[in-house]
Amino acid sequence: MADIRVKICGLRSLADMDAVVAARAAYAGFVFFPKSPRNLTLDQARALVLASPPGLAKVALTVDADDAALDALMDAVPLDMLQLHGHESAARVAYVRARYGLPVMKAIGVADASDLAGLTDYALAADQILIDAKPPKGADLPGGNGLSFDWRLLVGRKWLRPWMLAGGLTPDNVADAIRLTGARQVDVSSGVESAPGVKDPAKIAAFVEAAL
Ligand SMILES: O=C(O)c1ccccc1N[C@@H]1O[C@H](COP(=O)(O)O)[C@@H](O)[C@H]1O
Repeated sequence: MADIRVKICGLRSLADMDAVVAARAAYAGFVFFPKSPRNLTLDQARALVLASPPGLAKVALTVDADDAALDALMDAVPLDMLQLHGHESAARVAYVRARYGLPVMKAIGVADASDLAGLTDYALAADQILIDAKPPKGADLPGGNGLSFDWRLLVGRKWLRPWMLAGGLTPDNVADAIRLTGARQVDVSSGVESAPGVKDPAKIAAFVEAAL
């Protein structure tokens, strides 16, 4: 069995958490972005995190959050990692990492090769890199749109940091994505839902099974 680590993002209920634990995913993601159908309050997230087993890494996804918002998040929710999914600069990533002492994963939206040009600066600032599809112009969400990109852009790339592949992954395509890109970690949100923001336990199980 290949040692692939799976992140299921956008959990909203104890049933979601149970499905993620049963499927043996490595990471559980919680979204803090009001425009998202997966958005959680701090109290909701705290309750979910406190109900989760210790071996599961709890990741908070924020979008261009300021210090006050991150301070409130850190005070309320015990976390293992921060996922910065906005337009944060490499300097901001390094600052957040130092301020909170938590591993930081920076998301990079990719549509073509030019989007990978600034990767080295981000890799030096972050603990992990998340490669996601770039959202369409005018999209409400910078991620979680169920869109993929041309995975061939990543073939043969040398990585300075651990990285995770995201964007339009599903139980049906994740094995191909892993084979083509060499990803050791994958992240999914829409692809394991029955409707926006509604996780499907059977799809979560099928996704992790296909990835492993
Ligand atoms: O899931 C969301 O609602 C979301 C909102 C804002 C930024 C990112 C979001 N999700 C992340 O997007 C990618 C890809 O998601 P999908 O599988 O294509 O739906 C993933 O990293 C999610 O963590």
